[in-house]
Amino acid sequence: MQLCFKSLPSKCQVHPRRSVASLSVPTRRHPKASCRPSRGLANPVHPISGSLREKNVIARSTADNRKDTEAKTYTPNTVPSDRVLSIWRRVDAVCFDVDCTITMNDSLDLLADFMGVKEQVEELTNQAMDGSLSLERALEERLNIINCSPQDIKNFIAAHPPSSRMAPGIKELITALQARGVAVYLISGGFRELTLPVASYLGIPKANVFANRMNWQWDDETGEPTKLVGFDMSEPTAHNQGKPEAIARIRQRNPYNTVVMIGDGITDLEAVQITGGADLFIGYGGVVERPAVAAEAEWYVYDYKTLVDSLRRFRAAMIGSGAWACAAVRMMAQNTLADDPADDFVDEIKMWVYEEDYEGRKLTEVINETHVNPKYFPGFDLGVNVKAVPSIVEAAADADLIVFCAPHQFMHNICKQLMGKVKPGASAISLTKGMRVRPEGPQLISQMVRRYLGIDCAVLMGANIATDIGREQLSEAVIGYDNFDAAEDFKKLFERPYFRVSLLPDPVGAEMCGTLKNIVALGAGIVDGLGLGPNSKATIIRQGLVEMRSFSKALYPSVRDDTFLESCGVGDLVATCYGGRNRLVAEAWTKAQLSDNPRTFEDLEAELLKGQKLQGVLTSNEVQEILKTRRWENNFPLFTTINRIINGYLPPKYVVDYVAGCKFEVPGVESEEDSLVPLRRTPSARPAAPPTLTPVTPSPA
Ligand SMILES: NC(=O)C1=CN([C@@H]2O[C@H](COP(=O)(O)OP(=O)(O)OC[C@H]3O[C@@H](n4cnc5c(N)ncnc54)[C@H](O)[C@@H]3O)[C@@H](O)[C@H]2O)C=CC1
Ligand SMILES: O=C(CO)COP(=O)(O)O
Repeated sequence: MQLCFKSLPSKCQVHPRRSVASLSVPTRRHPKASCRPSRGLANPVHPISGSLREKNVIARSTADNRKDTEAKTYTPNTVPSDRVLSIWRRVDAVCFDVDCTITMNDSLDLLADFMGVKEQVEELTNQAMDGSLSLERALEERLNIINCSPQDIKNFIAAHPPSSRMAPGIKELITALQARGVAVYLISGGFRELTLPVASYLGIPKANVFANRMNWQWDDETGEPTKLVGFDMSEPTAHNQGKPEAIARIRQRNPYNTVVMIGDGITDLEAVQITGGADLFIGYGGVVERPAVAAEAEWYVYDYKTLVDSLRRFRAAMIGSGAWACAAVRMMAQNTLADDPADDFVDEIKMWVYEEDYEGRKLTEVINETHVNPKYFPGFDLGVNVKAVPSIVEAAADADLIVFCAPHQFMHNICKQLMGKVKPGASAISLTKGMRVRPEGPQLISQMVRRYLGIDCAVLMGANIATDIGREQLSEAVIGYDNFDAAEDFKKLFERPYFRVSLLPDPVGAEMCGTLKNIVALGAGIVDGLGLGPNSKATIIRQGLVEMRSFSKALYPSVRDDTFLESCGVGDLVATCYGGRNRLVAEAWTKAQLSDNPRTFEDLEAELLKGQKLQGVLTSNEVQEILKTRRWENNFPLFTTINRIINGYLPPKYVVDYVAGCKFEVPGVESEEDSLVPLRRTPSARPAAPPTLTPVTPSPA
């Protein structure tokens, strides 16, 4: 707080003898403020500085004061607007009024009390309040009365160490700010000698302290300061409007875009009222609450935790609650809860759960009670900070980072529900593996998110079998990105010691890999169902990789070759062909085909996956539509053969004879002109009669 008694308008002058109690109510001590009594203080609320503060408010702002006393009520802005929050979150430098960092009042008043001259200083203060003393004279006269020696100051600091009078949460706030590279300054209308110990305790460099300097008489013989003889008037804080002036100097010396002032007095509020000052004033009422300040502040807080929490830039949400969604949200929850210095994330993560009954109860209720999703990811604790919500809009609406991880067939409906319902600046990432085929062409899930929601969407793809990640076994993934900053944020959100994430500037290539490997995994399952060994499976994997790359590059020429050697390419292909659900169900389906009891994919999916979803069968049909439309079938013999096998047009053994398999024409299947209709949507059981296979005329690709 800076005293400012000069040029008082006559109508707001205060009678010098008027007691604090008789003043109208411009200050209120916040009930939560912790005030430790200290030596020399009978009353934990310092009487002198208490009165100074009140009178200062009156002296500085008659209009505000009148408003306070007449209206008696005021409404502080305790909820920041979007504008205020966005300034706060991108702040480069924060200037604190030193009074807001300590629970006791102005250190100079404490010092007067310590020196036993409390009443005289108070008397002088009252005279100043009459308007007969300027700010400079008031400070000077008070110093004359206090008349301390350097040793007195040392004794005073020893008696009132900064650690004993810190405002609650101030150290955490300053640590959080500095951890994210924000410069922190202290600006005081008091004296440097008293402010520096506070700065040192808070880890604020001396160069970042603006306060008045005491002038000392120096002993010629000892070379030591001996007697206080006044103070240096050249500091900005020695004059009216010293705080905006100090901020202007800070800005001149540093290339800060955004500077915020935090204070509790009218002189702090001035920081934003003068050109060249701060961009935002945040009022602090945790120690002393001044209605005139609270009424004017764009944001008024009563504790620093509010500011620490709101600094956390990102609230994450998970859209999906299947096996991979749960494994992924578990990692996210571990990260958001972790005590990282920058503390980028809000701890709580909302997870949208497609509501269903689980053993007579709502699945969301069970998850919130047990922190486990017993249907889709049994046996794994998701984290206390994961909140299951049945409303997709509620889950996504306040999120800055939205993670999509639902089976691809549901993604169109999900996007439609979220249109216009997500934060404009939010970023998304898709963990979904699959694509949509529309009459005008294919659409990747990330493209769908971008188109429907109007936000950036990266992808996370890799060899990521959910249960292994739940067991915290080493896995890798790539984030395919267009927007590097968002990709870095997502990397922080997902990366764990057992989950290595690298950034890849080929989002389309990564997503195509994740999508197409599910078709190849069906082929691997068929190989297993046929009882063939590793050599045959390796053949399918190799040919599958070749076709994945050719198909991706044929659709999207910018896709990079190297992408196929990443975790999203060969890594995911191997993992899924050995341990995935597509492989599992295709193996069972093949065995059933070869037995007397053929089964459908739907049937086996329901039985073996218990609600989890296969992606490969749908994807195979979707990709086949594209191959047919573009007359590319012969160029993709494995994809085509697998599609014919799973739709019952070829026996499973053709999986290893895919060149021949793709040359057979499927009878009764639509003409090429009608080719947007898939071969057959519902996979059949074993066909009644073996299909008649005739070679197709090779078509130009
Ligand atoms: N499970 C895994 O190991 C991995 C899966 N993925 C991919 O992640 C995506 C999501 O798979 P999972 O999380 O494993 O899910 P899942 O297959 O385990 O579970 C199915 C999910 O779909 C939901 N659901 C059912 N009907 C729905 C409807 N009408 N609308 C919306 N949702 C509905 C269920 O509630 C459940 O959450 C898929 O694209 C998959 O390929 C990727 C890597 C690993
Ligand atoms: O994508 C996966 C692993 O990365 C999981 O594949 P499945 O759906 O075949 O289990």
